[in-house]
Amino acid sequence: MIVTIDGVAASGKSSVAGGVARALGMPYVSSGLLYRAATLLALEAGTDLGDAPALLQLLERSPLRLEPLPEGNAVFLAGPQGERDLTADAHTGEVDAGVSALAQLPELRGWVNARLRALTPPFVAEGRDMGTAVFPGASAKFFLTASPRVRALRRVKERLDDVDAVEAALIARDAKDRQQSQPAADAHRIDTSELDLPGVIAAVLAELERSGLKPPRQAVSDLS
Ligand SMILES: Nc1ncnc2c1ncn2[C@@H]1O[C@H](COP(=O)(O)OP(=O)(O)O)[C@@H](O)[C@H]1O
Ligand SMILES: Nc1ccn([C@H]2C[C@H](O)[C@@H](COP(=O)(O)OP(=O)(O)O)O2)c(=O)n1
Repeated sequence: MIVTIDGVAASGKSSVAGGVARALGMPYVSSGLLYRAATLLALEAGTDLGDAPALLQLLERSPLRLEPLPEGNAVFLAGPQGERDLTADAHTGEVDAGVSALAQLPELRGWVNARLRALTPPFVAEGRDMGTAVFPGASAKFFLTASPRVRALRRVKERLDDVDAVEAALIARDAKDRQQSQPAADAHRIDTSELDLPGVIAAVLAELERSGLKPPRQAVSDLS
């Protein structure tokens, strides 16, 4: 079984995917983390974020490993001194500002998608186009939204920052990512603006139960 959770930036995709995956007893995979890791490597190497051949060459000599740890996905780069955990460095303002340029390139989308399609189900996959381009035959699909203000307020709680600036950056990134961020026609859309995290996870699990993909059990308070 594959469950897809797509949505706009900071709509709660990874937190919700994590809670849903825990309840289902399966891992979740963050496609955005692969785009972020590729962007980080390019920024560090001084590679043009629009130069697909150079980016693919860089990725060929940079073995990345995505690991679905219980506390969230992590991405590691193998090197002569052992592995380097790129996860924190992949979530900076610099990577936020650059990632959409790289994610526009069909060659780079192919690179990410090949890695995701090589994974063995069951899993929950989260991103922008998991339910459309990557796993169109998924068992269940969800698409999360929330107002830009709500998303910005959530993000500043994680990374101390100015809420107006974060909101403007989220709106700008949504616009740059619009092409690959269209909900699948058969996705269940959830506006999370007025819901807390357990509430969103419960809504997803309720839908999975309705469609017979999950046996009913477990209190929602155990899932956040
Ligand atoms: N429904 C919600 N209510 C309150 N906070 C939420 C909700 N969904 C997510 N969050 C918080 O918002 C932040 C961004 O969520 P995250 O899962 O990282 O989003 P995304 O993967 O879409 O970028 C996190 O700090 C998360 O705990
Ligand atoms: N399936 C995906 C996942 C992410 N992306 C791109 C678009 C996003 O701006 C970046 C980062 O994605 P990520 O899901 O980590 O970003 P947010 O947590 O939503 O802010 O990658 C994409 O184009 N397709």
